Amino acid sequence: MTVVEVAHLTKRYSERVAVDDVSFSVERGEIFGILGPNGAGKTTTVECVEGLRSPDGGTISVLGLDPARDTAELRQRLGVQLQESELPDRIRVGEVLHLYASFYRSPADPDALLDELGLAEHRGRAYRKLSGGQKQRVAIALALVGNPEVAVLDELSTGLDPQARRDTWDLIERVRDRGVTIVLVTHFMAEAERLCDRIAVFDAGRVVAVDTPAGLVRQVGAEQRIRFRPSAPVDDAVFTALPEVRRVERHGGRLVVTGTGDVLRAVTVVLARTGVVADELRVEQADLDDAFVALTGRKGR
Ligand SMILES: Nc1ncnc2c1ncn2[C@@H]1O[C@H](COP(=O)(O)OP(=O)(O)OP(=O)(O)O)[C@@H](O)[C@H]1O
Repeated sequence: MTVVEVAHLTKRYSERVAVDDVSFSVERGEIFGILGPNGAGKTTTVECVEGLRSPDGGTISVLGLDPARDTAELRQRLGVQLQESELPDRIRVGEVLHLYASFYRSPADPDALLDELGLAEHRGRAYRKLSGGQKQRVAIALALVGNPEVAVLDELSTGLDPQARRDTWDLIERVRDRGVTIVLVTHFMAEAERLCDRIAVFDAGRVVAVDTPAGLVRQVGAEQRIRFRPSAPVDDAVFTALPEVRRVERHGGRLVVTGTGDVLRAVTVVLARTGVVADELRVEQADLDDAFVALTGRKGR
């Protein structure tokens, strides 16, 4: 079931076209990534989805609602990650959760949510005294306190250290496992690859591809390199005859077979058939980073 449908969205800031004919849909229960470099139009797009900006063209439907018209109803059902600056300085963690819970028709239990997000021990602490990772968890808690069906999280892990980032990722997976559909805006490849079921790759205001992380890698035909030391002499032709293989190189006693698609499987099958064992086998897998560079011509982060 589709919960967010964006069709031909266009948004301009005076003469600048920030979002140019963007279309994608988000299915219930998935983590949907919006990935792209700075200025690609990601935030503008999700602000239109949240009803914070009105589109200049195209249509948006969120849970069957029009964000520009049904804003009050949407507030109740769509969770939005707030920017830090929007919280009063001295407010305590428990207070802010209870305050925000009071804005909703059927909120989550704030204390249970604090427990679940590992914030229970910080309930009485002033928000501004929390670490970056703890503040991020509060922001996620606030996005969830209304018991939303869909949550939009923008730049989830910016500024977090690697451990806090991984903790946040675990947390997002638990939220998804509770049945919340998540739209995740990010420019971190590793985050998108780890978390997202599907990704819309944005570049210069346009969607250049929508697919699973593995599908994006396949779409660009990104290459994989398989390195190994054959246990017995083997001809290059054994590999070059495979449709998946693009080239074969030799470095001393090692072979490097480069190819696309399921090249690893093709090579291992042919090795098994010839009775050769691949010692010291290493596979350099193309990843989302390679796909991103191929799709946008830019280096990812
Ligand atoms: N309020 C605004 N007024 C004018 N131009 C804007 C405004 N907000 C964004 N822009 C411009 O619109 C384009 C898209 O910006 P947007 O913030 O949507 O991109 P983004 O992909 O979210 O980037 P980032 O990752 O840097 O947040 C950029 O060129 C940006 O400079």
